[in-house]
Order: sequence, then C-alpha cells, then structure tokens
Amino acid sequence: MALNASFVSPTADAKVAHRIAHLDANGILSTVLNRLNGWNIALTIFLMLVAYDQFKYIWNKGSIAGPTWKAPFIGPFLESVNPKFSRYYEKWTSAPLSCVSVFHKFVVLGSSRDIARKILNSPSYLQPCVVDAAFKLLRPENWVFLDGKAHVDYRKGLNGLFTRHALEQYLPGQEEVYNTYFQRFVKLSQEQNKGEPMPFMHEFRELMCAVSCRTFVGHYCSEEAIKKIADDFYLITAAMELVNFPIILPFTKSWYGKKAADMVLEEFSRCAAKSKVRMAAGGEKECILDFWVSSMIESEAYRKKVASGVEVDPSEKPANFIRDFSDFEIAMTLLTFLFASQDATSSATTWLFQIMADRPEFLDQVREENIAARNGDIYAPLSLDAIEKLPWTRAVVKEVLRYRPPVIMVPYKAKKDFPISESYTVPKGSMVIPVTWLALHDGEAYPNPDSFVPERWLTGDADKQTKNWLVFGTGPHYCLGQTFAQANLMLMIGKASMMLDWKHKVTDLSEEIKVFATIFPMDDCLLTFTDRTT
Ligand code: HEM
Repeated sequence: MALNASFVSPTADAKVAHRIAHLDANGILSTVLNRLNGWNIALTIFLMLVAYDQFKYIWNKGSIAGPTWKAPFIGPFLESVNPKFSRYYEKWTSAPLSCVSVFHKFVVLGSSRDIARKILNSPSYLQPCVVDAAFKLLRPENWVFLDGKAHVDYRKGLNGLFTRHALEQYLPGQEEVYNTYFQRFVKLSQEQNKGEPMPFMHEFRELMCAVSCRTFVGHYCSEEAIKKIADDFYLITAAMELVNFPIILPFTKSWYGKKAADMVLEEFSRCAAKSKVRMAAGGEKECILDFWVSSMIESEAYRKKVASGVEVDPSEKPANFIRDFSDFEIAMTLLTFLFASQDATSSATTWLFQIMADRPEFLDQVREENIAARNGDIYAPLSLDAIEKLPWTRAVVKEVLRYRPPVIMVPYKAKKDFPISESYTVPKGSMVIPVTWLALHDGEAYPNPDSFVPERWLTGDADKQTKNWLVFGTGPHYCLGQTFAQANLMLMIGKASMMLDWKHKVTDLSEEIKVFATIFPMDDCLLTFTDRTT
C-alpha cells in the first residue's frame, strides 16, 4: 500500500483541491476532445460498423444454417473469388436453407427441390437479380431486368424467335459451323499437337460461341468478329461471377468485362442494321435476327394499313405483332441470349465430349442411330423432329444435363420480405439462390443419381420427374432457349459421332468439378480428335 495513503477526503488534500478548483466543464470537454484525435474517431467508427455488420448478419440469419460469425464486412469474399465445388456442396447439404453474407449482401441458399421450386415460382416476392456488374455490362435498360407484366410482355415478343418453325431454319447454319469446327479440332489435334491430348474446354467455348452467333446473327458477323467475341467472352463471364468487386475499377475483372460487352454490343448493332436492309429487300430468313426484323417489318406494314383507314381483316394481324426496336435495343437482347447460352452450352458440350469418350458403348449407339436416320449419308440434314426423336442421342444429352447440370444456382433478389418457410422469412433486399443440383441428384427421382445412366431416359421414368427437372429453371423466367439448346446439343453430338473419333486422357481431375459461372472438368478436358470420314 502506498505510504501516503490516508483516510481523509481527497478534496482535503491540498494538491487535489487545487486541480479540482481549476476544472470546469469546458476543460473536461477539451481534454476529451484532445485525446479523441482523428485515429481514435476512425477506430471508434470502424468498431461500431463492425459491430453493426455482425449484428445485422446474425439478425438476418435467424434460425437458418450458416456461419455463426462473419469475417468483418467481406465475409467469405476471398474464398468466393476461387469457388470450390466441394465447399458449395457442403453448404447445400448442410440444410435446405442456409445463408452467408458477403460485403453488404445477405445471401440465402435454397437447396432442396421444393424450396428451389418455391423460389423460382414466387415472382411477386422475387425477381432475377444477376450480379451488380450485370447492370453495367448488359445495361440497366436491358429487358432481362424487367419484372412482372413488363417482363411477360417483352418475353411474348421474343417467343416468335424460338418457335419450332424458326428453330428449323437455324439448323443449316449450325450444321455449317459444326462441319468447320470439327475439321479444325482434327487439325489442332493432329497437326498442331502431333496427336497428343490437349485441353479442349476453350475450343468448345469457341465452338459454342460460333454456333450461337450463327444462330443469333447469321452471316452478318464475320468469322474474325466471332473469334474475337469468343476469345473475349470469358472476360464477361469472369466479370459476372457471383462474387466480384462491386464497383468497376480500371484493370479489374469488371472493367475488362465491360469493355468486352461494349464490343459485342457494337458488333450486334451493326448486324441488326444489316439485317434491316436485307429483310427490307425480301431476303430469306436465316437467323434469329432475321426473324425479329421481319416481324417488325410485318407489324409496321399492318399498323400502316390500319392507320390508312382501309378495312383490315383481323386475320392479317401478324402472329408476332411487335413494335419497332432500335439496332441497339436488338443488340442488347441478343447479348442476353449470348450471355444466357454461352457458358451453359459450353459446359454441357465439354462434359458431353468427355463422357462419351469415357463410355464408348453409348457413343456407338448414338453413332449407329444417326447414320441410320440419314440412310448412311452422314452429311444429310435432319429435321428438328427427327433429331429430337433419336432415342440414344436424346438420352445421353438429357443425362449429361442431369448428371452435370450447367446452371447450379440462379440468383434472385427479394423485392419484399419473403416467407420462404413456416419458420423463416427472407429479409427484403437479400439475394435468394435456388440450387438445382440436389433436385437433379435426388435418388428417389433418379435412382443411382451419381452415376451416368442414359437408360433411365429410355426405359426408366426419368421423363416423368418433371418436378426435379430444374436444368432450365421453372416459373416465369424458365429458359427461353431450352428447346433450342437441347436440340442443338443433340445435333452436335450426333454429327460428331459420325465425323470424328476422339480419345480422352483421364486424369485425377477429370471428374473433379471446376466452377466458372457454370461447371467444367477441373483438367479442362484433355482430348485427341481424329477424322472418321477419310
Ligand atoms: C444447356 C444450356 C442451357 C441451360 C442449362 C440453361 C439454363 C437456364 C436457366 C437455369 C435459366 C434461369 C431460369 C429461371 O430463372 O427459372 C435460364 C434462363 C434463360 N435462358 Fe437458358 N439455358 C441454356 C441455354 C440457353 C440458350 C441457348 C439460350 C438462347 C437464347 C438461353 C436463353 C435464356 C434466357 C433468355 C433466359 C432468361 C429468361 C427470362 O428471364 O425470362 N438459354 N436458362
């Protein structure tokens, strides 16, 4: 104990009494303020924000599964920069409803079939949200961001581009691209790579980009432009990853993605202008753009006739009656088609080639029925109906899409509080993500779900499992291109089976899944192609 300790009041101590006498209210304030320098204020605000961020997360999380705490502000951002399929899988199987918070975003994942369906079928609570960067890349006025009636009406105008009659007209263009690219694959393998296996994932991405561009904008886009779009498109995909830096800073992924998107928009705008000239001159319709432009021309002619006061029979009204669209508006919509198709179809193509090489007994069936359907002439065209009716070809495509569904998650956003289950309501503004994987790997619907079994589409009841078939989503935003996408994959694998032989170099990573917007084999699919036609 200090020696000068005493029992007298401190004020009785002369020194203390002197100090207290000089203390007034201003003095206290100035002492506190002197101590609270800039750093102290910043630290205090920072700690308050950390506490708020943490509290908000725990509040939003409520009763559902998810980490107990979040890393201040960023959450698992760094982990999400390089997402691992196994980590996603862990999360999906942790509970039907789970959550995570990244930066300011609270994200709820619905992984069971029924919850995923509920999310996809609740348009009054939810709207597709895409990631922040999508508004900047696809442009905020793009149709994909429309909601409710405006979305339904716009989509109606697009239906005419995907009718069976229209899809049939796109087939010759697609065949042309496959003939060219299959020869290229052989050249790449045999001449450039001297018969050694090489990763083909990027080649498949280019092939799919070329097929999509030919289908969407026909011959209005040059080979060089298609190559440039295919090469740069992965920049758009990278910018749209689920988790990305929220603002566009120079030299970030979003910045490169924006430049690539602007380039595609410019190219497609030029294509739209060319189609308008060609269709006005009575040219034949070959691609989606031509169908769109000719509907515009027919609609305008009808409008003029009505306006002129002549009596018009209602049957003259075009089936696809639409307004006029500017070149740029058309380009924005075509960019969304490319965005929607490019990664998903590239993923399906890569798995399809890999799986067929690993299971030659199924490839033989595909080849046999394709040659038979063409009476032995491997270059003979097939109608859309005939392609879809090839049983093994259809079965392997369906099974690839089930076994390795390209789109594993579809981001939506809560427009208002969303009672997703009896015990949990998703707070307004949250991201809500239905997961397709578990529905498609549900052993009750698809026995032996983790094996590739195309027979389930031939003799089993896989076609009846419509509730589980979430490959193309469900509800008002279900995939607009689903008939086209599946027929196109059937056409592709049928033609490849007749024109090519290919071998897959199986590695430890071949069955591992890499997540890059969609899913790919981790080793990028090492293949060697040879020509069957010579
Ligand atoms: C294997 C290939 C494909 C898969 C797995 C796939 C899957 C999907 C999925 C899961 C959705 C979201 C559905 C929902 O929210 O309920 C979607 C939407 C969409 N897909 Fe596809 N897709 C594929 C190919 C294509 C192609 C080739 C096109 C060509 C135009 C396309 C155009 C679209 C469009 C425009 C939407 C948005 C529809 C809307 O919001 O109304 N997709 N797709």
